[in-house]
Amino acid sequence: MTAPEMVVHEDASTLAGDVASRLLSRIEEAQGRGEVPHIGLTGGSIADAIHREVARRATDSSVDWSRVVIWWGDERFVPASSPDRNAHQARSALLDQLPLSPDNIHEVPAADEVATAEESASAYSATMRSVGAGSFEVLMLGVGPDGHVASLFPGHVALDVTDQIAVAVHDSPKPPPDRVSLTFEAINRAKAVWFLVSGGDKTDAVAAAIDGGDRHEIPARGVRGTSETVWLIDEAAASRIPR
Ligand SMILES: O=C(O)C(O)[C@@H](O)[C@H](O)[C@H](O)COP(=O)(O)O
Repeated sequence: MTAPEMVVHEDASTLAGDVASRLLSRIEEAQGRGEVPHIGLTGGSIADAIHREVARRATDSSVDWSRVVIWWGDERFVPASSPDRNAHQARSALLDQLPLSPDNIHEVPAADEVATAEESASAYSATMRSVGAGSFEVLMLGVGPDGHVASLFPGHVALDVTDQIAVAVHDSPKPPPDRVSLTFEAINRAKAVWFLVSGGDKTDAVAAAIDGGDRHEIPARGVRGTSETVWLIDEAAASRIPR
């Protein structure tokens, strides 16, 4: 377990630019070592800004996009064509602009592809096992004002699921109510975990997560990358952090 680092940017747009540049460098370095990096994407508004920024800078990088594998930390259990899907958002802002191999994009099965969120979670887990996606090079996670990460919400039963890679989530306080999320066990196998946080409504969650304590109250407390854990946040979200 690594001690979390904190990187504070002036605003959401400089934050998005820095995360994009870190992501491209990290992928280039992994490919330079002969590896095929697996990247975990997140949903949410700052993620969308970051995806656009990565797309804008992608052609200037030396990343070989045919050797990058894409996953999601969580997904909303809605039909495949729904704009509410995290995958839909990431495809339109980023993935559709890149020469990725379609076989290397692993979406969480949608509500018109499988019958239940449970089935979706188990199919997604099976794909991760079959591809041997043990450890993401980078897993990006947005953080909610209640301290949730992926679709692991405070006090939710999914927080205690330890024997699965992905879990079905119902009654999510953030709509839509049905979701699929990686478990803490799967999240914490990532080499780098990057929390992406922007905005004044996140100050309490960020301060509480950094303070430590029970992950049932603030799920972000339960997350650590094996090589690094970095809070990439803006001034508005950092206003209660002693610096
Ligand atoms: O499906 C989702 O919505 C998520 O993956 C969720 O965990 C999100 O990342 C956070 O709620 C932060 O979202 P914002 O950046 O929009 O606040």
